[in-house]
Amino acid sequence: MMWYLVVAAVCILYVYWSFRMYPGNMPVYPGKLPLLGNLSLFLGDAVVITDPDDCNQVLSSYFERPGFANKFLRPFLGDGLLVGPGSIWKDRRKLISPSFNQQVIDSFLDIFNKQSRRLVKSWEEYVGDENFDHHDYLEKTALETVCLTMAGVDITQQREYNNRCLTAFRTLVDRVIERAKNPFYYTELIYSMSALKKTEDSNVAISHQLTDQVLQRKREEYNTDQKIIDPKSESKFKPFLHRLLDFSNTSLSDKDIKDEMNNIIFAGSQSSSAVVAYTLLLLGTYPEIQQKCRKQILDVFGDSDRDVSKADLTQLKYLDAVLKETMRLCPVAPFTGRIITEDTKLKNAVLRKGLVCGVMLYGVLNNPELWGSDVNEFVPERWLEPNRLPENPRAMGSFGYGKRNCIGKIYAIMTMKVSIVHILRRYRVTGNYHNMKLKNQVINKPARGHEIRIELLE
Ligand code: HEM
Repeated sequence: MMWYLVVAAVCILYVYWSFRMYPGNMPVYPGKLPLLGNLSLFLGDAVVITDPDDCNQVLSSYFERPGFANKFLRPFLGDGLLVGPGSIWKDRRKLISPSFNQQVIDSFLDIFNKQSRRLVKSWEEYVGDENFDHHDYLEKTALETVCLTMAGVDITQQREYNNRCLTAFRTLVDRVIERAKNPFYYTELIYSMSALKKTEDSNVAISHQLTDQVLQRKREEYNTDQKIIDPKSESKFKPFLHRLLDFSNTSLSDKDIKDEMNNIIFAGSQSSSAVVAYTLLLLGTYPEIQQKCRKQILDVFGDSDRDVSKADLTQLKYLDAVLKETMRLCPVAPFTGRIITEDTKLKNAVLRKGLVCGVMLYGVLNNPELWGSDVNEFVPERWLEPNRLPENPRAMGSFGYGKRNCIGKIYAIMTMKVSIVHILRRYRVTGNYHNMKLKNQVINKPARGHEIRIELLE
């Protein structure tokens, strides 16, 4: 009798959870048990996938990002590219894409060089010293660079204020994670009365003030420069904010422009700066790899301290491999996700409509079946020898897949390479990657700075 009751209870629970968790039908997996089905599904209302073809299929078919982070980041990021709903995202992405075209990014090379020189100079005081938090400097520089390039606005003279903004970003993302951990705060009413909400409001205000300032300065220039507003003389390949302003009062409201600017300032300041920080730490841990990088830089530049040109970048193949390997071993964006809006057949499972699908980029990039037994080691050489790379090119997914992949990919690669060339031409770096502690703040960030030591090269 007892067993009948247990089985009946399990069946009722199963049906209850099926409906509660999935607005559509339950996903179908191989190995389903009679009555009990896939017990693992009791653990949550999402599935996580790591097969590169499945990841590509899901990310190429669906455009709605799910999750708490998305919802809770809205007061900060509005309906901008990073978190906006699929319906708004589609037209916006189309409108914004030309601003991330290679031709536009190439025109930023001068700024990338200048900013890298400023960064290298600011580190002089640490030469021969103890460890210092290089990530902090990289983030500050990235914030200035993104405003200079994407908006054409120079904020380099207001360092203290910029630092407050970066602290505000950190606090906001911490708050999102804290809110996600407390189900009471899922209800807007309860959350609106909490101390957490007050912190959110004050930090959103700080970060939006920066955007307002940038927008105001750009608008003044835009409205007075007749050359800029003559649409016939201009192609669509313009820097980000310039292009957005071309559409103000037609397809984009002031709020739309502000949302997009907030998103690009946030994404542009947080992502590539973290990758450069990991790269330096890895190069500091593996001096022989650092030396190989430097040798290639010497081959290209000799003793010259000249700016990095477009042609130089194509020659720096080893540095390119180092960056790719860093992004594989230590992805700054370890996962993304989509809401499944149609039943979808994957290799070994069917995802039912309504399901939340987590796409674990980390899993793809660190799967020993794809990358081999040295998957946990830092081996830039694998990117230079095609037979050492996974047969499936989709295994290389650091920037995501499909139409909603990273729009800033070309920008990121160029800015990271330029800054590393300038740093390695001037300093020898030491550090210990194995001491690094990360925390996930939507993207992976250092838990307490990434510390390196630097010495001046002879
Ligand atoms: C190495 C640095 C970077 C990495 C590894 C990276 C990675 C990613 C990933 C994995 C996504 C999500 C893709 C998806 O959901 O399918 C993404 C989206 C995005 N990234 Fe990046 N990113 C980097 C740098 C940048 C930079 C420098 C910018 C801006 C200047 C940027 C702007 C964005 C934006 C706006 C989105 C949302 C795109 C959309 O939804 O249409 N990223 N990035």
